[in-house]
Amino acid sequence: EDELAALNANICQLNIQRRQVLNDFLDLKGNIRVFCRVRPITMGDNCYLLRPVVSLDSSRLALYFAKNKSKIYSFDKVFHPSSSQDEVFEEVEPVIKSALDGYNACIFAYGQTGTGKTFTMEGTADHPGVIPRAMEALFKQAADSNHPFLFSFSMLEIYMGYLKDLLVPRTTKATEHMPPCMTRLLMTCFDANTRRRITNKIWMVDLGGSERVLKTKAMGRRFEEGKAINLSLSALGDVINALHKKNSHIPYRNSKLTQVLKDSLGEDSKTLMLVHVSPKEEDLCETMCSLNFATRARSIHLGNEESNEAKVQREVEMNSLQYRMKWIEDKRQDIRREIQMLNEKLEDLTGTPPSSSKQLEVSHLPFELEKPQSNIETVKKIGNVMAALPLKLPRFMRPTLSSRRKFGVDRQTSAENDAKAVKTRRPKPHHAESVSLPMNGTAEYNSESIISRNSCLGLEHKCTPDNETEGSQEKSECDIKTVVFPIQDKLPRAPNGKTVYHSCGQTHRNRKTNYINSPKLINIDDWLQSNKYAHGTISSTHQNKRVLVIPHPEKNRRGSLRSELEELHDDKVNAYKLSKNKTNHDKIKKLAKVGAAGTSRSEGVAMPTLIKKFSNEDSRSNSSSTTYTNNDSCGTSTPPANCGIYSNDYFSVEENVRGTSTSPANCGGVIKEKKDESGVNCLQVQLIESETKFSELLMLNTSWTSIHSALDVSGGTITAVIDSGVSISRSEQRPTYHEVPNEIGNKGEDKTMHISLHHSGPGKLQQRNLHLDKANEVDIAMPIQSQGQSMIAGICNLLRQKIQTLCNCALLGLGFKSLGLEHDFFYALML
Ligand SMILES: Nc1ncnc2c1ncn2[C@@H]1O[C@H](COP(=O)(O)OP(=O)(O)OP(=O)(O)O)[C@@H](O)[C@H]1O
Repeated sequence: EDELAALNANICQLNIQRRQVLNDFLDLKGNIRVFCRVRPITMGDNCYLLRPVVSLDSSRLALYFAKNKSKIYSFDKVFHPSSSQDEVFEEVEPVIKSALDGYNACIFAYGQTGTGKTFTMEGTADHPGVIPRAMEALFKQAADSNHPFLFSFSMLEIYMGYLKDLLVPRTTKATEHMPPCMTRLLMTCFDANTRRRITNKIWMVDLGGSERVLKTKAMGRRFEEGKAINLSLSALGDVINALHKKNSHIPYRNSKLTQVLKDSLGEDSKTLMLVHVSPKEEDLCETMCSLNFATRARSIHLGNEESNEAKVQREVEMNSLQYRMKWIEDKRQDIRREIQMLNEKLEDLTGTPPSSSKQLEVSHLPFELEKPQSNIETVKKIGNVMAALPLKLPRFMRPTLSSRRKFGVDRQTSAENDAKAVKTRRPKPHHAESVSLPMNGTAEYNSESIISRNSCLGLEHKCTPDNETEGSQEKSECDIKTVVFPIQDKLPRAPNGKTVYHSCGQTHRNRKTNYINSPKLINIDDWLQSNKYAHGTISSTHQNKRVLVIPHPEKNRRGSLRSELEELHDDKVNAYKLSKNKTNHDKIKKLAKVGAAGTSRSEGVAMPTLIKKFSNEDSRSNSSSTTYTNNDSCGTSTPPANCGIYSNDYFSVEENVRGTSTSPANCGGVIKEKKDESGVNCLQVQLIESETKFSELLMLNTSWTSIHSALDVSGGTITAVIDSGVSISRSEQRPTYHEVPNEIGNKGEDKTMHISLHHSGPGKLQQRNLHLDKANEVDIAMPIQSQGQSMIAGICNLLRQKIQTLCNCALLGLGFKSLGLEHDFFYALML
């Protein structure tokens, strides 16, 4: 798993590098690049005529006008007639891929009618063009990433200055000129962690026949159509020109085409123009016009013609970048293979398929620049994506257009809350392998494309230029739906082998179903029990979290502390059960009286209440006690015959902090017989107290000859007084062994032990006196039991209060509702 994580981190780094290199490469190539493609001679063409258009090499094209008259055009790339679709796409691909790296891209096909624009952009079944290949490449790249994507697809046509949605079926009139056809691929990538949504788009535009209107001798409507197309092209040229000159005003609004392409034509966009020319002599004038237009666009990018030296230098750099890109690509492939192998290995070892997160590769997106995502986070993220979609939010809670633009994030308020709510019903991510676009007027169609119809205004909609441009485009961004979540989990396949697609609605429904089908109802008793067990002793003793454990000095303190805690917890549970059977109030009182009657020799023993099994004593009374410090090892003497009273005895503690109020802390503890490492019986005292300032560890040897006190106190002194005024003390952190006189040990038959612990810390003096009374053994267990009960009672009480509050809120809401307020109002109120 570590190796997997390292490989993923590697891939993340490589992706960052790849993006950087690609960007540098495109910068060198220029943000506006112009390619030229010459259509091959077809059967219908007069091939006996002299061909006026000849591609000289990969970047130059010669145009022959007449005998000895020619003109040479230079472009970034010239595709000669025999160039394949593969070759074309190879050059286009970097621009397409830059869209997944956070750039908008725009690919124009320009040229006279019949020169092969549609062939290049769409292609045929046998020779797919740029659009299908681009989609395939993008889907593949998205599937390789660990970010979910939403792909939206739309096709528009600009007819006589109006936008027309080509995905909306309508009766179309035959037109002389093919108007610009614009295909938009919109990619939204979600990063649920940062709640960021990055959207990039690629416009692939078939600009339509650019032939001169005069040549077609068109009249009336046809003339207008041709004119509109040429105006669009002219406006496009103006925009590119203004962008190049960095004018303060860019004339986007001069045509619908430039208005629509506004955010894909600019500094952070990659623009590619594919100019198409015919090889026929009769089209010479048109060819020249097209080439001149393309040259104009290219000259904008290049500015002054660069020197040969600069050109060579640029090409060298580009080659090196290309080499580097190839290296990165190969390396990525290698790492992905390694990841695959490791996953298989892991599967073999664990017997379970590795989680999808481990198979995922870090994507190519700019998110990585900020923070490479961990695999676990990735899985969470995928689940959060659907939550991030503003599916059912009231309108007023959705992020506004300006806020989305300004921050590039969804608003943190309502959307986040909604996301949190949906998180618990995380949907299974879906994978779609291609785009399903319903093309008829069915209900499904309406759900998928309704906004497309609203936003992309056809001729039927008499709309103003304002509302049919930016706003409508933004609107359509949200709502044209073609969903591809390129996650590892594939969609189920139908028996016929076809992928089963889910519409967004279905996904949402599925999500709901999942939620309903997996209720997480917890029995409150179970919860209380599990909570009690989960937190062990500490939680079951309420907030009394101090634990005093007295380990052997050579023992590993941490390990033993944990095991002691577990044992203590078990003991307490047993005690709780035991006392549940035994206890009644009268008996407790009786036993308490017995204890008071004389089993204790210490004044603090005769306590009327259970909680006073250990009494306070004035710390000053102990201040004169003898202090023993001896580094003798424990357990050297024989234990007294009767020391079984200390086995699993329970007691409670009162604590007195000098100078503060002396309200007893409702604490518990346990004394147990244990064997130390040398096999000697030891007495272990564990205290659970409310104080958390320091913990004390004390082990009493059952021989009563020595006491080891390993005190985890920073500074200060702790003095333990056992029985009749014999005290031991320990200061600093070094374990010290205290010898206790034998006569104390001889009192082993006594049923009372009295231990006083005094802690004089840097700031204050604390005293703690412990009394153990064997006679009241059962009673001594009670405080622990009552604590447990009181905790449960407390939690129940808290729950009851919460439920009451909820009921009150509901009643209040119903009251408001009867006033006729809107649903949205309550939503906001709840928030
Ligand atoms: N490079 C090419 N290789 C093979 N056939 C081509 C090529 N370019 C174009 N063609 C063929 O030429 C014909 C006209 O091409 P296409 O329809 O793509 O032109 P167009 O510029 O899109 O025309 P219009 O502007 O009218 O849409 C088609 O039959 C197409 O198959």
